[in-house]
Amino acid sequence: MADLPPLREVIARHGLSASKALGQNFLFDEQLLDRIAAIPGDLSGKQVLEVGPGPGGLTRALLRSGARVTAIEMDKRCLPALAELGEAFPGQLRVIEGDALRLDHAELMGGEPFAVLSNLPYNVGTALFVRWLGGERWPPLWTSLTLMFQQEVAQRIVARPGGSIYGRLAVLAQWRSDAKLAMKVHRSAFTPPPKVMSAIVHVEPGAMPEGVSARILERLTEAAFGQRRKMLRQSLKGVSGAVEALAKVGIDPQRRAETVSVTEFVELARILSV
Ligand SMILES: C[S@@+](CC[C@H](N)C(=O)[O-])C[C@H]1O[C@@H](n2cnc3c(N)ncnc32)[C@H](O)[C@@H]1O
Repeated sequence: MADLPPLREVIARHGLSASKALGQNFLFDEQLLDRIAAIPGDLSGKQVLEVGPGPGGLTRALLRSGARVTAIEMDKRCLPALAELGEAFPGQLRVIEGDALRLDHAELMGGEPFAVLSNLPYNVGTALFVRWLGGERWPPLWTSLTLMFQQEVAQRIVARPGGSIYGRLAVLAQWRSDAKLAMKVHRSAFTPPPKVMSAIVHVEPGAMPEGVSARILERLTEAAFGQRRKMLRQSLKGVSGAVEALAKVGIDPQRRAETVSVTEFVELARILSV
């Protein structure tokens, strides 16, 4: 196994001061990084997509586990440190310089299945998460998503109906996937420490409910939670046929979106998908 210099030394040698604009909060604790890399299970010989490797803390844990890593990083300053890491694990690391939001990940991974691991700034992470979970293609090419979020966002992703944190993200993450809170990460684990606590969410694709269009389900949740304080008979007015479909599924039109279970959203979407 390659003998690597401590991450703090790598950062100092390459002058990688954390950039606020790029949402950089680095992890240096190698034991913690190994535990994160182990969340998806055995990655030996598997393809992994890592978004935002930065100086390469999680990347080295993934390489140690035997994964074949494709890492997308938009901060040019990190590239020499990542190149060194690639030399320490010959043939295992491919670094792509660019914005992950602008790249076609399936194409990048050559159409082969891949696990996704990432510690990203909040806005980029949520945008990618919604993209990975959306679309009509199911099962997707990714085999699992293991992603760091602010703890509050992670809780919204795994939320159950009945509370104010249950919303669009929960339905999107749960209607054809299994989403779990895998690990809480204290803010002090990061350099510099962010203001809030973090947590890692692990998602695996589940069965696609038959006869349901993803586009319609997304449209329904957008309308229902876009006006979450209103009754469904009001908030769903803009979705053709949705108010009529409520009765067919046995949902009281006076209910509000946060009381509607994921299964009920799926039933509604099924009626509208024919
Ligand atoms: C929170 S840091 C994490 C760095 C490292 N993975 C770690 O855990 O220590 C996020 C990284 O994502 C990169 N990044 C931010 N937005 C990105 C984007 N749209 N595409 C690719 N990388 C991005 C940043 O430059 C930074 O290196």
